Amino acid sequence: MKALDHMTVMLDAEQIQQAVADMAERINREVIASAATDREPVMVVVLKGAFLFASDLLRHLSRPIPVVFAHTRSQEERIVMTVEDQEFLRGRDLILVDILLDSGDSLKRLHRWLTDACQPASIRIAVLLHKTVLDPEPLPLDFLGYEVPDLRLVGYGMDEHQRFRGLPCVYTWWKPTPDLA
Ligand SMILES: O=P(O)(O)OC[C@H]1O[C@H](OP(=O)(O)OP(=O)(O)O)[C@H](O)[C@@H]1O
Ligand code: HPA
Repeated sequence: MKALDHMTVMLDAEQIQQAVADMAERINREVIASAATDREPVMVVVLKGAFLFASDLLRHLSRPIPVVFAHTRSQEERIVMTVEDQEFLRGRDLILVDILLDSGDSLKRLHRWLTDACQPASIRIAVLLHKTVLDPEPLPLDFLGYEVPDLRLVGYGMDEHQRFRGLPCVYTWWKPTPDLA
């Protein structure tokens, strides 16, 4: 049986694109409209998962703001960002964009690291999906698309063993996850 036969759509492309457009409209109104022309906010995209979400979001923004990339993984301490980008973020207003908040470990680690290493003026967080998991110290989310149940998700940037990131919908497994390793 093919992997796709194990999957069911949790959010279709239309639901995703509507949430992206709604979020962009709020960011335009609450962040971009009040930013000085010589101090545009900067989008920090969390790789790999946020690459599709961030590129869709950017195309709805009223100004083509600068973008930098940070790579981290939920199970790892390591954060990768070029030294030039770290310098570029100093004193800037950041919009930290990720596709999913699950345990919250990745974004908390990145938020701490950005604060210490880059000393930005401010950090706002934009996340498309938030798994409703119990977290005694939740990160405050400034912009959120959907609350989703605590199920393994793939598609729209999210993977299972590096597969399925390019799917335009968000899927979950309705049969046990097949062995993809
Ligand atoms: O809240 P958490 O439990 O930390 O999980 C959320 C993170 O997990 C995913 O990335 P992943 O670690 O799978 O790396 P990837 O994006 O490179 O696949 C996702 O893109 C988030 O960044
Ligand atoms: O549900 C998920 N899907 C893909 N990657 C993830 N990283 C944390 N949770 C998930």
